[in-house]
Amino acid sequence: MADMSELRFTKGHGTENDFVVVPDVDARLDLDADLTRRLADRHAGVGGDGVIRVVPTAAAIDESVRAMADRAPWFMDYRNADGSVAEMCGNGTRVFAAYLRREGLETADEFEIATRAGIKGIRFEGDVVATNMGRWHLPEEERARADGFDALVHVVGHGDPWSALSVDMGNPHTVVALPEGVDLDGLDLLHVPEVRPVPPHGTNVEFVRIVGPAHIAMRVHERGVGETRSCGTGVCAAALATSFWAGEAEPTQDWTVDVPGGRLRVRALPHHEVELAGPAALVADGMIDLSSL
Ligand SMILES: N[C@@H](CCC[C@H](N)C(=O)O)C(=O)O
Repeated sequence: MADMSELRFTKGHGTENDFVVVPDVDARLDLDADLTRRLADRHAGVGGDGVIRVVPTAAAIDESVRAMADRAPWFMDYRNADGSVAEMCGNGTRVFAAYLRREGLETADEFEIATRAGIKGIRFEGDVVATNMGRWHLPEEERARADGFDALVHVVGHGDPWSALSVDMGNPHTVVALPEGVDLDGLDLLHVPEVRPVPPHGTNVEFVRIVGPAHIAMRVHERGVGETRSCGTGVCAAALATSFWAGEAEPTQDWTVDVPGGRLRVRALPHHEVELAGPAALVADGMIDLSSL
């Protein structure tokens, strides 16, 4: 890392999934796991579910990311609060896009950003930001088509594990349809839900309750964080899984997903892609003395 004693940051959130945004327009910052954990620490740092580094795509370390630079000049370098690197963050894309526009780094209503899970299209609709999250798939498609499920999830305090479906949104998700009689609000998500078979790279776990037609409520335990108040990729996975269980290969209508931190819209797009839409808020700006972290 270049010798930096101070770091500028912006605090933002999307449906209360909150992030520390750190601009690194000169690509000088070595955002390692330790610095990420210290920034995201809610007691000794700024605090957040994740840290987003704003860096020119052309300066990214991974060749596969640099290859997107022609279309998407800015790379969302996303890390979870525990310091682990994640491929994608749906709520993060909106906060990242709002930051790019506020700083004049992007000026149009529509533009593209680079993520580890590929290019994502951004569209501003007034206060709402819509992200084309790209293609999704069911990693165990054959099994899912035969049984509807491919995994089991056990949560502390509940005897039997629940059936679940794996959904790949660029990052891994395991979606549980809560059985009748289980209270979504009563789940203990302080402990990591146990998923079988054990996902090789870990997983985010979503718990879903149907509220009405094309309308669900969800809680999530995020890989690398714990329970969060929202997860954009998780919201898409939950809507896609629920419509799959209802017998639809692709959702035919918009889904409304309620999370503890607000409400998001999920829309199927052509070519097996999916769009996530919702708010993005930039709530504070500041300077961190790195020696005090
Ligand atoms: N909150 C994010 C997802 C962040 C990454 C996730 N914890 C993972 O490790 O895959 C979202 O809004 O999608």
